[in-house]
Amino acid sequence: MTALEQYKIQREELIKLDRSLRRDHQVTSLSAAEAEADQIIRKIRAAEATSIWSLDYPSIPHPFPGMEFLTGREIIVKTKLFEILSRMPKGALLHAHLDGMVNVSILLKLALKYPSIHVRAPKSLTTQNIDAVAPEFLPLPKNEYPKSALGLTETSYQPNSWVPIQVAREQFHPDLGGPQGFDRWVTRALTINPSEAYGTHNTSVKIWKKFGSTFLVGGNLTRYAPILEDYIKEFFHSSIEDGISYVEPRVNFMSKTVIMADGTRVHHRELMVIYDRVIREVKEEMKRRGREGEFIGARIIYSTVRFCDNKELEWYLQDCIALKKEFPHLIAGFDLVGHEDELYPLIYYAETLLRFPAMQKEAGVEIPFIFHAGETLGDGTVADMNLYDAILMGTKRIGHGFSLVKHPELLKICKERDIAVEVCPISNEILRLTSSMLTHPLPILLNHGIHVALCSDDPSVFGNMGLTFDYFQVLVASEQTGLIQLGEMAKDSIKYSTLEAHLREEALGLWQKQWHKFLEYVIAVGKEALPSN
Ligand SMILES: O=c1[nH]cnc2c1ncn2[C@@H]1O[C@H](CO)[C@@H](O)[C@H]1O
Repeated sequence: MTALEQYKIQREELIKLDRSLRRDHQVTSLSAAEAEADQIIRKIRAAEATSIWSLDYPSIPHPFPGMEFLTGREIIVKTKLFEILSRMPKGALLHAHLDGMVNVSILLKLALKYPSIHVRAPKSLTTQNIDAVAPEFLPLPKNEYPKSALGLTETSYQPNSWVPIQVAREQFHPDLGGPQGFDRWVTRALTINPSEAYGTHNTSVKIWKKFGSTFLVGGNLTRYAPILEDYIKEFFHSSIEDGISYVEPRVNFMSKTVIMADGTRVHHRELMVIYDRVIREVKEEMKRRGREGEFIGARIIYSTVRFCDNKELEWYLQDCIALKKEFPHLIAGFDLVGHEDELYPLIYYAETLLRFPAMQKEAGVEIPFIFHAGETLGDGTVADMNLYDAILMGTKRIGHGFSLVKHPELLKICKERDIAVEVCPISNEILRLTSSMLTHPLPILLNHGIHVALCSDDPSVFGNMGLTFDYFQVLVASEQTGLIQLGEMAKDSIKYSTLEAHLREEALGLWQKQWHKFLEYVIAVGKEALPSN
């Protein structure tokens, strides 16, 4: 054996050892179909890296695979890879916020259906101020409808006076784009655009200001009971169409958050009632269409925001237990949400949170913590240190865990205690934790053998509806990650859901069937797209 041959053997061994913790390297029995489909995906990825990503586009002068999502999106949707991934069975969606789940144009259409929805602005809108002024929406009770209303763009518009939404839209001044200008104005307030993410709001703190404002603008629409019902339905259906068969979104609970048809505010128990009903309806509908295996169901991770004090948190914990007793099949866990860099850390709530297990025991219920932690660029900051508390308090999974890779001992614990990480690649990039997918820490987690579920977080705000975009960004930003690793993450999303063992098994069985069909499809596409294959 020559020195070079010997060296090559050593090299192979080292590579194998280094990759041995990855889940895709632990799959021992790859089926022929899996191996073939994986090769096809790799070939298409390589071909598109030159045929699509090395071109210059008028509006995107220097594209590359895994680039800033909001800039690259229009290229992504033209790729074969995207088309293929949109057909992939994704398993479960484990990290998402209900308030950010429905495409804003659909939300706007829903809002326009109800004459009770009114809109106002702090001043008359002009071409100069429109980008800096956000709309405020509110469903009004009939007796509070304004007698007459001037459009928001009239010079004599009374600041902060309510205008019926249809009137506001129809009377939007042609200089501001007419009705379509109104739609653009609302859309801008409910989404983050590339010039904000990559220009004017280029730090985590600045972009969170905009991010938070989108929920304030949308809140009175999404929490209006008649809209909420259609909103949840749309969320489930659009998830199903993207290959997601089960969802576990966080729902923000703050007392009296649901607005009834008559404009009165009620306790969020009403949301549970609506959610429960919609699950049943969607299941029945899928059954009627002969597609029942594609929707296993949905639960809710009870969440409140990290600006409440300990006394309020105590109330939320009690409230969560009460809802768990009434809707045991719906409440999946408990979490605290909001910008970790700026709001209270978990240690601030430790004394109260540590009482939660005893409270549950007394009530005879079980509600795991499923904490957001480490969604930060910090190193030793309170947000980064939330990871210690989340793990010490027994979190079932970690939401984001962006800074987890800085903690060797915590990585070890995640493996030992089987704590999966909910990774939201596009959210992290738009909220300025990483400049592109290429600098995202996901490969570090995968190479350490940590279980990961890919998630979309707030797709209505970021534009990454479904899970296909997140899978796409991950696939094109790594040479190692291929179809097998994507499949492992989809499986992990089911394994680390809060579904009970028998339901999990059932869900995995259904996923496996869909996966086989998907592999056949990929192979067929391969024959067409790569005839020399
Ligand atoms: O990525 C996230 N990390 C922490 N909190 C979030 C994230 N996305 C949304 N929210 C929070 O959830 C609520 C909307 O339901 C908002 O309060 C928002 O701050």
